[in-house]
Amino acid sequence: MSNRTLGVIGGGAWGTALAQMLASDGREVLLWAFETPVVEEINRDHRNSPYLSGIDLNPAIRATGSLSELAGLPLLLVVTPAQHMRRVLVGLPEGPGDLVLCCKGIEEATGELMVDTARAAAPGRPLAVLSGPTFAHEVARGQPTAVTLACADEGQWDRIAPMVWRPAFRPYFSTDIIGAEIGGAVKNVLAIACGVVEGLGLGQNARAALIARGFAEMTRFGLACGAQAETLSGLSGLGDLVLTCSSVSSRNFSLGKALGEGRKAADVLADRATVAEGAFTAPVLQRVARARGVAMPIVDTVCALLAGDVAAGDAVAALLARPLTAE
Ligand SMILES: NC(=O)C1=CN([C@@H]2O[C@H](COP(=O)(O)OP(=O)(O)OC[C@H]3O[C@@H](n4cnc5c(N)ncnc54)[C@H](O)[C@@H]3O)[C@@H](O)[C@H]2O)C=CC1
Ligand SMILES: O=C(CO)COP(=O)(O)O
Repeated sequence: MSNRTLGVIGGGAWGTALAQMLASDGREVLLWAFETPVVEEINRDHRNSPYLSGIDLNPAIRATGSLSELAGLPLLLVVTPAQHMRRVLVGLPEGPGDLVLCCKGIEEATGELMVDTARAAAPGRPLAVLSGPTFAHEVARGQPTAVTLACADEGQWDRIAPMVWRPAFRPYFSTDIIGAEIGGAVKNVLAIACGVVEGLGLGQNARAALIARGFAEMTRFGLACGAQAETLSGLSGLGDLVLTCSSVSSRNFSLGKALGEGRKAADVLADRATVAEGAFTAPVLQRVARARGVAMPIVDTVCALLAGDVAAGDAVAALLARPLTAE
């Protein structure tokens, strides 16, 4: 391991794709994965077939199952599912390196954004957030995208941005950590709603209307939590919302599509090893929004659908029948 080695915590699709992106300029990357067979396959075959199939990984990526190996690295991208992040970070030894949070969600048990959970789980570590329109397979293939890299201050940006900027991966500076987190968490819930519209065959007008009204919900909630409007209309908010609400490549969108086709959420999720974060975020988002007095009717509808309280067609009819209001 050289002093240029970068670390990634989480060997799912996104952690592996980020490791591939980081390694593209010849850097060594140390990737922590939860499952031993994933560690072994990456080191032996340079593949991660359970989570990122069909991608030949850069041999400069080395996997490990031991968090202690990551202790001294200058930069660690944190890419676990949101609900597992606290437990994983508690196991990370102390160290000076920046933690860049790349998971998208709200912790169910506490209602906390990832940055608050990480502050408690890994005290003293400088924290930043990386979020934007980034399907893992596209990034792993080197297809271009841009992301919000929200940092505590310009000094942190100056430290981190050169380590993650690649020709096909372009970070934009922000200091709005809350806004960057809220965009990524809320868009997953809205993507489920857009998938339902697709599953019911309601057409592209309906989907565009839902994206726009969903963005209004994201903005109301974000502003109530202290986010900045420009962040919500940027890459980590609207940018990711448009991506995830438009493609069955999204696990959240495809979950919603299955709900629209009449399947039960529990059955769809039981068939998957991969995470659809919106299913975990929806109920806690609803709870936090209600506590703050923020109306989120689309999020409420997704919660009712996930709980099996209402049929998809009835849920859409109820949304359309709400009293008329100003835009
Ligand atoms: N896949 C994508 O395109 C993108 C994903 N993200 C976010 O990245 C985060 C991670 O998602 P993916 O990499 O897609 O995961 P994934 O759905 O590909 O894989 C699931 C991950 O969960 C891990 N896991 C399962 N049980 C665990 C446990 N008890 N403790 C720790 N880890 C456990 C598995 O090892 C695996 O890494 C999520 O918050 C997701 O929203 C963000 C941007 C893009
Ligand atoms: O966050 C993502 C793209 O930016 C991935 O979305 P899904 O988790 O819905 O697949």
